[in-house]
Amino acid sequence: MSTAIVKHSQVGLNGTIQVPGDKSISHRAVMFGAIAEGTTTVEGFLPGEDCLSTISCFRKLGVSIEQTEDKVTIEGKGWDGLTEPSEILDVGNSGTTTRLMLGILATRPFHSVIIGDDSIAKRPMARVTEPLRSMGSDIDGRQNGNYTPLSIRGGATKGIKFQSKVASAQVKSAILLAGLQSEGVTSVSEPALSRDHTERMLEAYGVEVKRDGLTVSVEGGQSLKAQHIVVPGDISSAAFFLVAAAIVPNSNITIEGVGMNPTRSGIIDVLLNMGATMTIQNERVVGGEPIADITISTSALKGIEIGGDLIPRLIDEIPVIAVLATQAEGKTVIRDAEELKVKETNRIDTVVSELSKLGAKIQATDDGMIIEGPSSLKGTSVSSFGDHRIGMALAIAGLITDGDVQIGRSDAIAVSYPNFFEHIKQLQQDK
Ligand SMILES: O=C(O)C1=C[C@@H](OP(=O)(O)O)[C@@H](O)[C@H](O)C1
Ligand SMILES: C=C(OP(=O)(O)O)C(=O)O
Repeated sequence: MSTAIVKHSQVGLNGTIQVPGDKSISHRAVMFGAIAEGTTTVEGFLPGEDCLSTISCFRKLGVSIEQTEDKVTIEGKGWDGLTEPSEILDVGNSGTTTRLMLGILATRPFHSVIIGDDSIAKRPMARVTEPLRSMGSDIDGRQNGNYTPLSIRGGATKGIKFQSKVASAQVKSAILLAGLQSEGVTSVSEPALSRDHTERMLEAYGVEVKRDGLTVSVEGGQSLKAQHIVVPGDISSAAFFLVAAAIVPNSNITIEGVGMNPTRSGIIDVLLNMGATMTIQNERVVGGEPIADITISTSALKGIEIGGDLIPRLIDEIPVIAVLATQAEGKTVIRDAEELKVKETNRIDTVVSELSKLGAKIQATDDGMIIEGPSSLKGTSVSSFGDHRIGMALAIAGLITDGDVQIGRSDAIAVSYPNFFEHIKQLQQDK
């Protein structure tokens, strides 16, 4: 198991980087290409472990996929091009692969089995398997289909009207994907708007998607047409460096080509509300997704309240927002974020325990956390607990600690940001 040592940054972070491709969009580009008719090409693909798991699963489902770094070519043969796998489908650490693939397999007339790593085995799947069963799919698994290993025998399914209890793009996407091959109309309503990459990309692949406030519906019997997909930079990866530049003295960085989809850009709202010195330039649209270049420098920050509809717009950024809040004047309260408990780790517990070890004044609540700042942090041994976002949040904290931070299980970072440490080094060298 790997341990990374992060040293207090003796210099400010300076220069320009492009973060790797968006993880959510990379997964979808491959999956939708696999069920589309024709050759789909993807550029800007994230070659992180999660998205490589998606490629590996769809290869086992009989789809020919070539991948070299950020370029992918998928030979789609339509929905019926997927064939019964002779091997178990291993999703690794990826919740997105598990839930979206369940939605696709729910309507395929064959048997398949999904497993993942120890973290996936603890993540709730009933939120997807129950509605898919109610559409007519035969799905079972540990604890009545709530946990992996899961076994799926897809078949003739009927559209449903589903009211989701959680604002989850994985739930919404799984049901809509099943709906595309089910009888009649399928609609999903959610309590707050979750990321809408599925809706946008299905439209790009030629599918008719109806949106009405918090409800999305699709008509059954729709096929997808192959596309060329350009993946924007991942704002969830950019978030680590936006925070780093805001808290490391003498910093001024630019991150180019960052995805600015409004369902994902909550981190920008938080930085601006906290008082960060930040500009957004060169706003443009690439492949149906808005992107921009963001420049940010060392900032005087103040604590704020974060909750409600903002939470789904920044759910994966909360570990690094907690680091940011340790350097803000006053109290930051994060609420309505119970979903953090069912991510790669219980992110309320792991953020609070590991940042406390570094000397942060942070306390867990039932639905989030409260952080008092500013506090001076000190280096010690911590762990990612196998959670990529926890590992990276701790590494960013390490840039300002007095003394080194040793991060156990740092290899997890490759799940979403394989060149994370190279980017830290690059920004420390640029003048
Ligand atoms: O659909 C997606 O690509 C994702 C949706 C979110 O999960 P939920 O749908 O569980 O909220 C997010 O946390 C995850 O990193 C990626
Ligand atoms: C929660 C995450 O991903 P997934 O659900 O795909 O494992 C994440 O990337 O923070």
